[in-house]
Amino acid sequence: MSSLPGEQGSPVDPGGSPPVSDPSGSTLDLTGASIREVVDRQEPAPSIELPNQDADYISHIALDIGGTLIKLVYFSPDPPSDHPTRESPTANIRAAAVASRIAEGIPATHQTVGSTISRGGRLHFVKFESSRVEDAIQFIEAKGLHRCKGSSGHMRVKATGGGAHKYSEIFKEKLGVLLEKEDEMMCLVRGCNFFLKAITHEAFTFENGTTSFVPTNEEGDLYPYLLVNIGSGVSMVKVTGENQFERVSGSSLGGGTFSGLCHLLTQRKDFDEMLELSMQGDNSKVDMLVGDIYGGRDYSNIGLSANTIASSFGKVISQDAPLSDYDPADISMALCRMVSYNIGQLAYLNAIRYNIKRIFFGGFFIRGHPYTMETISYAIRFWSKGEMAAMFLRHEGFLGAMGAFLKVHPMTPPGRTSAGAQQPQKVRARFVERFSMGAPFAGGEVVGPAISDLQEKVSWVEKFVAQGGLRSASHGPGASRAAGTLLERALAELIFLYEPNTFGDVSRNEDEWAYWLKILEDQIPTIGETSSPRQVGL
Ligand SMILES: Nc1ncnc2c1ncn2[C@@H]1O[C@H](COP(=O)(O)OP(=O)(O)O)[C@@H](O)[C@H]1O
Ligand SMILES: CC(C)(COP(=O)(O)O)[C@@H](O)C(=O)NCCC(=O)O
Repeated sequence: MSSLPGEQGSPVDPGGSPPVSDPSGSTLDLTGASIREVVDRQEPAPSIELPNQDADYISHIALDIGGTLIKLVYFSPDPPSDHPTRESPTANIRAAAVASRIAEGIPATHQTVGSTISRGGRLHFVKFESSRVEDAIQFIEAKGLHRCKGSSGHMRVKATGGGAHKYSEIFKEKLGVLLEKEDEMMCLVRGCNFFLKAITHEAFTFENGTTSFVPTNEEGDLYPYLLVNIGSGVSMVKVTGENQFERVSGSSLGGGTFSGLCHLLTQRKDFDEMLELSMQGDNSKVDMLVGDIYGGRDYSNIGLSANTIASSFGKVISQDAPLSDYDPADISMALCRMVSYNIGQLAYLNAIRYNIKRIFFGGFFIRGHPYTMETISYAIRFWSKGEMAAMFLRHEGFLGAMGAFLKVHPMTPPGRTSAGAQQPQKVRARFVERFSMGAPFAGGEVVGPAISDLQEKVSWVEKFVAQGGLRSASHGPGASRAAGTLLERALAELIFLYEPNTFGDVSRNEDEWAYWLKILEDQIPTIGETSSPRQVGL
């Protein structure tokens, strides 16, 4: 891990390259950049802080309008006071541009000010339902994102996915924006390469509840790989270089299949609710397992254990019961396993077919869901006889949108040749992680599910209280802290009670200990202050 939780505010630039001044404005300045974990439900992927980014150069947005979801990437400049401003070499040109924008009523946050240029801001990743395209339009309008460029005519926005074609007229009519259509596969690959190269901890494996980050930013090691994008449907793309790829396969059994069938069978409409439901389910109530067929035994000759799924939903026919007799949670889990396993298997077969060793899974279907990732990982491990591991991406759903965003500004300092052509793209700097919660780590590994938003933090604490609160902190990894404050003892107990492997070596690391204590203090002041030993069972 490149940064400890306690190291917030001390960004480093492992790439080490200085910022490059580029008057043409075609640079995405990654120097000193860092990524944050999700803090907002509306932002399903970590935002990216770009402290040195010239806000004026990057005032554009990009869209990926898929069969189910609209993904939007946009940059929000920091308020001027957050970052010192620097003299700009092209200040007078900008000043003129700003003057004309002010005349057009462009929001002040997008302006360069006087003879200085505002730096610093954040890349955001948000999503909307494609069937509610007006939500996306309203969001863009409310934030004034369609006016950032301040052009007097129609603003042009890079857009990919089928909806870039389907909804082009609506965007023009309602926002006065022209969608510039970019090829979906090309954007997927471009965005994926960007995340893999720029973010140290973008790719990870997830097996047996353990997340292990996989370094991907050493160029020599990255290609070839298979990108399996699980959106509404599934695309499998062989990637052999920066812009070299071939879509080698696909499947109509994808995220839309899961959502559609789950809706029909459980009446749930909300995707997150479907996933939540699956966590409480038992798929063996509907799936026929090898053990059901083999009298509880493994079929070891062909490597199948008794609890391997022999036939998804295969048990239902002999039960001859109405749908209302089934627990929606069991159905949801069986569906999740069925779709995920099938995709994992297809991915493996394609990797073999093209002699590829690395498989990355993207697309919003994955949604960081542990069962989905476990199932895909199992399929890849099983079929590859342990030789391969599935890899997942933290910006899983935003590959295409990021790729479209990068069509405006490449990821590199352009460094034009004398002929004006751009040099081959490579990443100048890498992002530093700033985990503020979730993604706890031990020995270079992040273990257990990441706790990613405020709701989860709160329920984390509630879970602690529900489990009896403080008992005695004389056991578990935090035992040595037993003599500390009530909150310290709470933390020691919490580490013990709640998925011990999630917290790893917390009690052995002072910074981490202080960090988690601070989180606890911030999140539960009332519990900390009002809990008497009797109330919490001491
Ligand atoms: N909030 C959500 N609403 C609907 N579907 C979601 C949501 N989150 C994840 N999904 C899943 O993600 C799939 C869409 O993934 P995505 O990569 O956005 O594909 P597309 O580009 O086809 O819209 C859906 O079919 C569903 O399985
Ligand atoms: C047509 C699509 C590329 C559209 O992308 P999506 O909106 O699903 O992300 C995708 O749904 C797909 O690859 N479907 C599978 C088609 C097939 O190869 O059978």
